Amino acid sequence: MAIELEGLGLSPELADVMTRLARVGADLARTIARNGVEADLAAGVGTNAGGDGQKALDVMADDAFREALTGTAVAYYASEEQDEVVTLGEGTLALAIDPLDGSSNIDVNVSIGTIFSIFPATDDPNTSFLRKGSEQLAGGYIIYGPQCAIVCTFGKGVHHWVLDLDTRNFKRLPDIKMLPQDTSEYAINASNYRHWPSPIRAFIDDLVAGAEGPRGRNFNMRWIASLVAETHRILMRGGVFLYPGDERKGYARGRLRHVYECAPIAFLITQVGGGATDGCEDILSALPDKLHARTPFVFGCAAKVARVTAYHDLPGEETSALFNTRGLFRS
Ligand SMILES: O=P(O)(O)OC[C@H]1O[C@](O)(COP(=O)(O)O)[C@@H](O)[C@@H]1O
Ligand SMILES: [Mg+2]
Ligand SMILES: [Mg+2]
Repeated sequence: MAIELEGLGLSPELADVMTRLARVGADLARTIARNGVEADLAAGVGTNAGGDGQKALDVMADDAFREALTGTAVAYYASEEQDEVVTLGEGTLALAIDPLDGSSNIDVNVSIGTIFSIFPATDDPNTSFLRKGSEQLAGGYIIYGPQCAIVCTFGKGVHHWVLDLDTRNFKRLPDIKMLPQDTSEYAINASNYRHWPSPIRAFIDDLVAGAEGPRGRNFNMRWIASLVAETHRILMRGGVFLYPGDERKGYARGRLRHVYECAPIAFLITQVGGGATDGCEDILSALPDKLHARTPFVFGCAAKVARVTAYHDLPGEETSALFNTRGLFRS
């Protein structure tokens, strides 16, 4: 046993896949904890399909998951680190993965993770993944932080396990509760402010204006630059996350990948009453046009996500106005 799955009603195939993900996760947690002892896991080793630089740990994690899933029910393996879908065998499942999320944090000892999404396989490798996120069988992540934990949904709530380092077993904790509705934290990489579209700027301006602004209260900001870590915080205590499209070259659709980053996170968040959009439209209803497609991403507390959408519906003169002349959204 590597992870406690009793009572979840998983098919033997899915339970086997979860067990293998958990085993690799436990191995990676140990490898990460030993970074620098034998090897530098943040060393640059190449460039992936999306043009991002690959670190040693990106490649190591991809190899470990792909090997562990070969010969299982996973027929198709789609990874951030592989140009094309890899056919592993003849199984009934298709698994998309960001083997190592938050790579820029490997060398600074900050939480990083793995994100995974499981669909029923179709008879074509690509169409197995180019579909609505609402068709996922499972979506989740492994977080390598002060604790290593797995958080996953199979469509009936969000389950949570923590790695017991003594037994190397993921012990199941109580399911994650509904997201708190009224929290004051937001997460965005504010260094890109000047590149954002005006609705995002207006939304953030009104948060930054705090008690003196139209919202009439103070907010707090976090940016870890690890999507998994931001998701874990939001699941634990609420808030909202934004990675919008912006005007930098190559960032028209933001930075995050639809299939193996945003869709599984959206599946988790909506299971606890939260919202997940591209700023306007639901992520789980959207169809990615290619495996490595990017999408703007806004998720968290449903009311806050809806408010971001509402800013997109405002007339341009409202979102371009200074907050103290903007008439709407005073609370
Ligand atoms: O450095 P930026 O632009 O703030 O981007 C941070 C985002 O990029 C990511 O690191 C992208 O994921 P990878 O590390 O898997 O490429 C997210 O985890 C994070 O939310
Ligand atoms: Mg990532
Ligand atoms: Mg990655």
